[in-house]
Amino acid sequence: MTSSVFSSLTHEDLLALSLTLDDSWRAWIETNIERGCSPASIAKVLADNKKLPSKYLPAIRPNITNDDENFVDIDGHVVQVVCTLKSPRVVVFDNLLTQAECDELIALADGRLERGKVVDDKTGNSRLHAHRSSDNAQFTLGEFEVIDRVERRLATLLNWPVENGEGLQVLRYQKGGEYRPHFDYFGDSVGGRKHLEVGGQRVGTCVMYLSDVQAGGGTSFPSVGMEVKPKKGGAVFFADVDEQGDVDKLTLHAGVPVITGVKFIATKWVRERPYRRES
Ligand SMILES: O=C(O)CCC(=O)C(=O)O
Ligand SMILES: [Fe+2]
Repeated sequence: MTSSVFSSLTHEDLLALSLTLDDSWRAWIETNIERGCSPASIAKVLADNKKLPSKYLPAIRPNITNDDENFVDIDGHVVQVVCTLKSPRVVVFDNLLTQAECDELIALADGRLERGKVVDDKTGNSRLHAHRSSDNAQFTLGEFEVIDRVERRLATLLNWPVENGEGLQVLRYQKGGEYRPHFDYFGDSVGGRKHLEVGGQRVGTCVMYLSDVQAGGGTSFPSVGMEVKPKKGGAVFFADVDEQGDVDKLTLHAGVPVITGVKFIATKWVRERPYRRES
């Protein structure tokens, strides 16, 4: 891991960039270079003030590009940004999926649903887990047209390549069903390391709600006291790593027990690098 996310930038890069900025920022850059400030520290201030073009921003984690935009138009499909949190990085969306897309995904999962498994820390294999009482259906990348469409939309929304995604997982929680607090990133265990070999760390998670749930069934973030309520077509995205690319412990999260109704979600996990599922 590099010491700074901007450590590849040079003073020359910053001088070239300064020519594209207004007088006060140009003067500020020149003064700080003369004072001997590191390019990384100058770049950090520029990035914080949105003066650093995206080509200089390192791609460490998926994220929406612009926090000022409340609507993101992706090829005519308008996704609404409902709520954002900086740390941990969480973004709540509405209308990420159409009602028809939700229904289609549920229909595709029907018949493939089996009791949820989690990754065993000791062996790296999947096993049944009492802490995850959901039924799961696993899909491969682009397996169906609707999945391909949703995966491309997510890639555009989160600025992260389709190929870095794991196959979509659809989960069904019945009354009382839950997923107890956990992290999605892989830890430094035998099982975790085995998973890191293919595609690297999980850097982002997007939980898309395919159904409304009358009571319970939210996605909670206990470390920050936040709970996202399921809404059909809506979604919650969070970055499993922080701005430096380190795993973010604040992303502890849970699927809280369903009280009334049935909760369907589609989860997309994305990796640092292209992901190829072991056959
Ligand atoms: O059910 C939820 O709301 C959360 C699901 C989740 O954490 C996961 O699929 O990794
Ligand atoms: Fe999770």
